Formats: sequence, structure tokens, C-alpha cells
Amino acid sequence: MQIEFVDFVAGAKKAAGIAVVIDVFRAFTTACYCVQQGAARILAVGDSDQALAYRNTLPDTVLLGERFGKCLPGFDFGNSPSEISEVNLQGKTVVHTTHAGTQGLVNAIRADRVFTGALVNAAATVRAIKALEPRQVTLVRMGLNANEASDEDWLCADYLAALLRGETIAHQDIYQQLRGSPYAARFFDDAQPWSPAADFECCLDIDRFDFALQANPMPDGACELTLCSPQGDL
Ligand SMILES: O=C(O)[C@H](CS(=O)(=O)O)OP(=O)(O)O
Repeated sequence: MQIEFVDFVAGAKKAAGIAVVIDVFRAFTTACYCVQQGAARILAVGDSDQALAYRNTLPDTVLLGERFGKCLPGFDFGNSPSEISEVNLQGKTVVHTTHAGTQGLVNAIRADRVFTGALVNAAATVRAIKALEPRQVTLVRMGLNANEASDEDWLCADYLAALLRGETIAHQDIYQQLRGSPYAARFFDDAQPWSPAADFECCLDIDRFDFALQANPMPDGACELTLCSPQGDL
């Protein structure tokens, strides 16, 4: 299996084979917590106006969105896994747009299949990929604002690559590196209440979830996230 590392939206656009679009802080962590909270559907959207427009066309929508980490006007919630873990999403369609993560998903148009990448379901994602016996896996690191290399997405890519090769990295080592990282400092900064410390803990609950999330392109350019369990698609 050939494993390639690429970055940002430009990397997503050229990703081939099985692509994993990685966004640990916080998009694809939050998406997993939406599943935990019972969301019936999760739609990942690039454009915030497109996300808002779904309110008029789909019933029971909950809008999650941020730019530069802050909740978007007109949206129900920001991009906070700890906040969403308090919300009952049973029967709801979550519409999710973020600065980095969802931009990567909607641009990974060359790949045969696309999965979301986060630490909370990394091992399950690798199991889903291995079951496909791919020749090529492309790990897309979205980084900060989709334009700056960031420790959490780079470490998650290294962890995914290690698992794909049958190796591992100790969870405690990942946690310690990120706890001291400047890219996690916002979670411990009282001046940035939209990024609470509880989000850091949610994002670092490594391999908490036993499912992968596959991103399936929709005709309007958005992607619908669907669950894959180790036993196959749910
Ligand atoms: O909400 C977040 O934490 C980030 C903000 S940014 O893009 O890193 O500025 O959004 P995400 O798309 O989840 O990376």
C-alpha cells in the first residue's frame, strides 16, 4: 500500500485512491460527536450560504458552522464537540460547514472514496480502509485555517500512517505533544471562549469511537457522511 501525504484544499483536490481528509481541531471530531448524539444525517458543506439554504429545503435541520473558530451568524451551534455532546440530535439533519475540514471534503473529487480523519476514530478508519485493500491511500492534512501546518493534523496523519503499516504511536505520547502545542493554546485561553478546554479533551479521546465516516458526494457539491463499522457499512 502506497501512503501519500498532501496538504490543504490543493492537496484534497489531487488526492487519489482512498483519501482521508484530516481535521482534528475540530470539524471531524465534532462530526463523530454528532453521530454519538443521534444525528439522522450529517451533511458537510463548503459554502455557508448553501448551509443556511438547507433550512428551507430540508426538515429538522441543525446548523453547525464556524469561520476562524467562531459560530457563524444564523447557525444553531459552532464547531464545538463538547457543546454538541450536550445536544439531542435524534432525527435531526446536521448541516456542517467549517473553515478547513469541510472545505477539504467537498474538494476531494478525484479520490475513489473519502473518509474523515480525526483522532477519536482513527483506528476504526484504518480498519475500514484496510478492508478495502487499497493500493493507494492519501492523507490530506487540512491544518489551521486550511493554510498553515498544525501539530494535531500532522500527528493524526502520522498515527493513521503508523496504523496502516501495522505499527502504532502511544496515545499518551500524542496527548502530551498536543497538550503542549501552540496549536492547542486556544483551548486554554479565556479570551477565546468559542474554543473551550473541554473541546481539547473531546478531540484527544483517541479511538473513542468504533466507526469510520465516509463522505459521499451529493449532486449539489455537498457531501453526506455515512457510517462504516469494522464489520462493513451500517
Ligand atoms: O473550528 C475550528 O476549530 C477550526 C477553525 S480553523 O479553521 O482552524 O481556523 O475549524 P476546522 O474547519 O474544524 O479546522
